[in-house]
Amino acid sequence: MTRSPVIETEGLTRRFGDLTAVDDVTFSVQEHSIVGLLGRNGAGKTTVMQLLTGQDFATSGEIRIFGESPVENASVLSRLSFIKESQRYPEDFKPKHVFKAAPWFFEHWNEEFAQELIEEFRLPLNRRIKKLSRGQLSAVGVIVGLAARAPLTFFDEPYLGLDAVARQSFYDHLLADYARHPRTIVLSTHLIDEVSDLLEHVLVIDDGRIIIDQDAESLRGSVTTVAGPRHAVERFVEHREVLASDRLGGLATATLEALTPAERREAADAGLELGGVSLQQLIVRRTRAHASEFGAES
Ligand SMILES: Nc1ncnc2c1ncn2[C@@H]1O[C@H](COP(=O)(O)OP(=O)(O)OP(=O)(O)O)[C@@H](O)[C@H]1O
Repeated sequence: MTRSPVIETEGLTRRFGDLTAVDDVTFSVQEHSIVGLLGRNGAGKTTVMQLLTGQDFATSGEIRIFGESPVENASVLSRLSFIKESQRYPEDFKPKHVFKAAPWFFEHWNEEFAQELIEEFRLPLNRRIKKLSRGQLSAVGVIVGLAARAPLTFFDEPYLGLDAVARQSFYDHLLADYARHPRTIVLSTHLIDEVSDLLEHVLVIDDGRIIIDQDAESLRGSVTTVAGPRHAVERFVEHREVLASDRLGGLATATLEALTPAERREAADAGLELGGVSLQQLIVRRTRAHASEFGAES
């Protein structure tokens, strides 16, 4: 099945005075996929989402959402939802008002699903939004984002206030509803391991630049760890590039670029155990490598 791009950017740049928050970014996102927009604090994730949703203006570069510019474009904007923690609501608004208004903005809004989520997140509908706890406020956003079933949904760390149980519930609903109603979902987070199983594609932004743009499966398979007796590990890695290594007493582990089947057999014959690396570890390593390359390690 060929999928068409829902998001396309070319040389996208956003400067705030001297600071280049988004620096010459080119990427595309295919329809019907869940994409992680990952990166450290201040990397540029929110700015990218603001630009893609027409809430901010690029200094230079191109953006096409469903093939068109999102800026003041009602036909594009009606097909997307952008859920962020800093969402402002009118004074005196209660959750029930938010859910009553939602169908006016989202043509695919599903009331039944919204009600199911309201119950699950135990959201008090009649309390003023200003008085909600942080988790309850996050739940309002999460429910809107899911029940809107917008063809293109952005979640900008909307679940920061949710506890672990509620977050898991969000991930479960997201995945189940996505399977029934495929759409394009961009999820920004720093809780990489938590969302790792949801993601089909990974975009990592660092210092305003995209440093990884890869499908999650191939990214996961791009490195291997070998573990075992120290001398055996050292012998195996002797003529190979080691991305990371660790020693504990007589044991050692080393992280290497993905091994070929023959190399995997060689490692097994040498008594070494082969393993993977979590997406989070992998991204942390690549981000560090990128930072030192540009002399900006912190
Ligand atoms: N309106 C603005 N004026 C000046 N600088 C800004 C503005 N908005 C963002 N920035 C700066 O741009 C950079 C990118 O910010 P952005 O909010 O996009 O990062 P982020 O990846 O979403 O971070 P976090 O994970 O901490 O939310 C930061 O250095 C931030 O301070």
